[in-house]
Amino acid sequence: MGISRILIANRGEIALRIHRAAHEMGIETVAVHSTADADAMHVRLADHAVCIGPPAAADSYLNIANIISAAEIAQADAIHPGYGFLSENAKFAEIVEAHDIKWIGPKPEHIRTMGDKVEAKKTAGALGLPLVPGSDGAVATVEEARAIAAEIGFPVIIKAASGGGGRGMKVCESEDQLETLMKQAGSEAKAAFGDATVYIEKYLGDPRHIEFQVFGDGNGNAIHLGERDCSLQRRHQKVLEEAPSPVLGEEDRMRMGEVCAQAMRDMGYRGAGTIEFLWENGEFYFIEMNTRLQVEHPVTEAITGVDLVREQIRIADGKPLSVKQDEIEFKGHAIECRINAEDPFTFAPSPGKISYYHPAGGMHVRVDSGLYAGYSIPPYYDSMIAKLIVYGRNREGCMMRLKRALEEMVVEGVKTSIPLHQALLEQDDVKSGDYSIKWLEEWLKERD
Ligand SMILES: Nc1ncc2cc(-c3cccc4ccccc34)c(N3CC[C@@H](N)C3)nc2n1
Repeated sequence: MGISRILIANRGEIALRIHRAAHEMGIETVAVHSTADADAMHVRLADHAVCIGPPAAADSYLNIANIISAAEIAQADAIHPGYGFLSENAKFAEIVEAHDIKWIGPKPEHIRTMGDKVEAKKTAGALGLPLVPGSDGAVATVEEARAIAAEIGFPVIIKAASGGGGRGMKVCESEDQLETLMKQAGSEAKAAFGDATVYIEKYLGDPRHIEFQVFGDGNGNAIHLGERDCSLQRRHQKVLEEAPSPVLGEEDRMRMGEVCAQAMRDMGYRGAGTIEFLWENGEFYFIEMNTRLQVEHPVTEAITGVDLVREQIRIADGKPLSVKQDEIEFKGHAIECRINAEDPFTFAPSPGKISYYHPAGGMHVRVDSGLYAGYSIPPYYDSMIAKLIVYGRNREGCMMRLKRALEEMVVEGVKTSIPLHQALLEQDDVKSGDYSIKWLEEWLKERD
């Protein structure tokens, strides 16, 4: 008996995205929501709705007991966690499975492994992924740190094992700062994550952030769906993502994609995953693996034609992947703009009521959003209110269409990041694809 009712343990655009995939498969949906999200679009569209608590995420979307209770009450036979919240919480995944509810996500032990950045790096190395030069595992003493830094050369970066996504990192430029920064990194990691473990890597000065989408069926089969370039970011918040990367050639894509897919086969990986690399001077360096569906998954869907949420549900239901590697074609170019309810250049949050909403449309234009006129954007959660994903047969055509879609998109009642995206598309380095992870913050500084 297959999955017939999915509880969506998330909110906003990704909750609607999961609802859509489920309904296209004849599967019912259960929306869980906080009191602040009672009027959300996915709650209106879902077959069932259960309020799981007050606005604060800790009391609602992060409340494992309430979510499990909602699944029992609504008799859901599967849970999709989306991204963020509990999506990479191995304990939650185990509790879901212990209640005989299908977890639409990777095996809990893989979530746990990749959540520990020291274990993740060891596993990646053992699977044949190229690593950043650095310590072989955790670094316990300043003496060890000194020895490693002497070997790899300054600058080095000290990273928290329980960090990730930019949290718990310290760049050390020279030997005299090492002791202080090692101690600071350890105590900050202890305070933030309850775990003082740190490791050290050679600090790459001006890399791009290129990530590969992988998918496994949990039985030793796995594929890659190409890469995404996520280098345009500010303070670890991605602003714009594109597929394929403007700097990768066909040969590099297929070579690194296959290395990633083979690593997933060897691991027996199940579900969607993203393997993150830094890319500098033509070389890839593994930094992290995300055991979840990512915000920017639609650009991969646009150039491959594969519905990644549909595949997640199929795999959780014990079905094989719909596509084999040799059936996947990379066609055209896609760019996603994250549209946030915030001031476009100061980034100050701008929650409030949407008085008028017109999503862009037309050929190859996709807007993933739960917005509607009259909807009030709550101040309790992150500021992303929509994703504009545009496809073109090539990068120039994609940017032309993206520019047209941005001018057509209307969100009145709050400030949005649309003007930022419009300004970015006028920049020569963005037009040419010649930007690294530092480009946006430097450009914003020059503007001030
Ligand atoms: N050895 C070495 N050298 C430079 C790095 C620079 C970053 C980094 C720093 C700041 C922004 C970033 C945006 C995308 C990807 C990486 C970064 C970085 N990150 C940031 C979050 C996490 N994914 C790892 N690790 C690095 N590691």
